[in-house]
Amino acid sequence: MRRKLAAGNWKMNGLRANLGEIEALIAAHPAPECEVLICPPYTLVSAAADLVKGRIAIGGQNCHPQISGAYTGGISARMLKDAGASHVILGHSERRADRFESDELVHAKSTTAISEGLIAIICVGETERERDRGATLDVISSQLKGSLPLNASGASLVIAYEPIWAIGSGRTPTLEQIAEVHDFMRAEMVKKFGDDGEEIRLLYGGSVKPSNAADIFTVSNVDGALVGGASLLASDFGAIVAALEAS
Ligand SMILES: O=C[C@H](O)COP(=O)(O)O
Repeated sequence: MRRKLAAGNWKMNGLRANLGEIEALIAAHPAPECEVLICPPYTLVSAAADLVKGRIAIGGQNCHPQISGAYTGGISARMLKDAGASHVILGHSERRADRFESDELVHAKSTTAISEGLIAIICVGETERERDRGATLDVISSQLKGSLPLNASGASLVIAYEPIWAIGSGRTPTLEQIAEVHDFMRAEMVKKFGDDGEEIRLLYGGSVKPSNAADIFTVSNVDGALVGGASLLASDFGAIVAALEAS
């Protein structure tokens, strides 16, 4: 049975003063039925982990493929784990685009992250042009093939489907379009990992808000959400957590 996951990606937002939002979220949802995860910027991971004391999960937004070494500015999976993180987002489209992060690099990072005991959340998704020319499933298939780690299990891997055109835009695919991709990803997971593929959680991400979350959570093979903007305020993210719990 897959435990649902509400994951918040703060991206490059958040100062120490914003840790109060995490406190408010926990106060409003002290014993959530679903797993709740906040991925703040690196600078807040340790403080957030100390604050939550295991009541919700804390994650990173990226890590280096190596464990340590002469990589100025790099943050390793081992460092994230040491700081109290349990998850790490990898291959977000904002990194694939801005940092030219390839499937091969996401594969290396996710393999290391899982070896270090983190849960890897691998992001995939098509551009609007790719959707318009009917290439969505081909793009997802190729990203999955290139990015998946060597060593995944149902417990250590999460896939987030984030259509690039839906991120931060206020636009979302239709429920049928989300279902098509999620059903496809489930089949791909089972093809690659056998029965374990049934345990891998599949998140939808891209303009998830309190107003559309409940509908999105009705879609088959949607096991939760990866939320950007609406995860910054406890009131908004709490409403999404509540919608997931009710689904
Ligand atoms: O990682 C989160 C996604 O990029 C979604 O961001 P958004 O909810 O602001 O559209």
